[in-house]
Amino acid sequence: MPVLPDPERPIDPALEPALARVQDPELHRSLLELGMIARATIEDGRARATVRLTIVGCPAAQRIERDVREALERVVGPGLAEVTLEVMDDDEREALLERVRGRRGNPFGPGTLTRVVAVASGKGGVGKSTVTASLAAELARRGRRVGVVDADVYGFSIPGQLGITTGPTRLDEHMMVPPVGHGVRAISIGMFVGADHAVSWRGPMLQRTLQQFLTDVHFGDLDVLLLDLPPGTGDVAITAGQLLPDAEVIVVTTPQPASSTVAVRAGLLAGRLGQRVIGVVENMAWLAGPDGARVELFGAGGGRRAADALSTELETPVPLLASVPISIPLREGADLGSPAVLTHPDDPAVVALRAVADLLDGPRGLAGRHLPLQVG
Ligand SMILES: Nc1ncnc2c1ncn2[C@@H]1O[C@H](COP(=O)(O)OP(=O)(O)OP(=O)(O)O)[C@@H](O)[C@H]1O
Repeated sequence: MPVLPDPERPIDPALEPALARVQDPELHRSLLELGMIARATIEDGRARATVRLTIVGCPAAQRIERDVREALERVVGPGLAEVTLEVMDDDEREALLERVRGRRGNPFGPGTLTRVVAVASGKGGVGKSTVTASLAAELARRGRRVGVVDADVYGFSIPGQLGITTGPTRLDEHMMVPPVGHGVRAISIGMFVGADHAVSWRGPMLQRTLQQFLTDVHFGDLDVLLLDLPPGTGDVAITAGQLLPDAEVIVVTTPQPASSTVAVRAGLLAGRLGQRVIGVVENMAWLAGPDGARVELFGAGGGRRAADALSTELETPVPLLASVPISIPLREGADLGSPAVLTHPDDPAVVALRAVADLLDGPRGLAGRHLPLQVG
């Protein structure tokens, strides 16, 4: 005799653990938690589930259908699961948005459990975005949940470097879900103005945009959030310091004095805003000649000089984390949207960047955190 689903418990408890692991690929939350599984039953050894999607023509429909079917099959066996897709009515959709909005506000502010790392430089073109995209792709490759906020308004290149060609998906007039490239959830001003449009926004607008990126973009739970700052010590860096006081900062420079001197200024600003400068990355440190000898195209010593100056000024050790050589695979990967950390594991530049990723891969220390301590 067929077993009718209990209206109070339309999800068979035997299927619940498997279904709990299926996530919405855009919202990064369990379908169960989001209320998207309307029912899931086992009758005569066959599993049947009804999934309610948020919108008609949901781009993730096929994937959701497959993921749910595979989850059910793990319980009842291959070929014994059936998934029906339906679309939510307005009330259900509103309820889902409420659940997602439940975590509104800036989830990366004081006390955040996400490791927030801002990548700064004194001047443009030193490879700050390349370092950010490489670290993000490497950490995602290791299975970390990684987000990137591309706040480099004048030189946004994160989407291109991560091979992202689409914009965010809008959930309602406020909330949006970031697109994903190589496992990295990324949002960029470039997604709103188009690659050919120059951005000539003034301070307050930039400030609002960064704030919105942090509050209105649903990243889901993240292990690491990387922030690609514009070069220099402008409004965005100051806003980032205010909105992300727990952020750690990596300063990128080339070996040239012209780059390292201004890099120090960017690091000092971060320090003054209460962020912790965790180290310097020297990029384009040398070019390997045909005989393997190092050609120091941009001179030498900028990374060490910046690290030493920051250590002195901030009165805390700021190490030189890595010297990254000039690398054709790194440059090509950035141009093609296929980061070299994923394709050229033995490239010396990739090896150097992996060492920086090691440092970010793990629970952040409490040092430098703004702890809600009360004295007295
Ligand atoms: N180690 C490297 N070897 C070869 N090319 C590199 C290296 N690092 C960066 N590049 C290339 O240099 C150019 C500038 O890099 P990138 O856009 O990352 O700099 P940036 O500091 O973020 O600049 P901006 O702030 O102006 O956007 C890019 O074309 C990038 O591919």
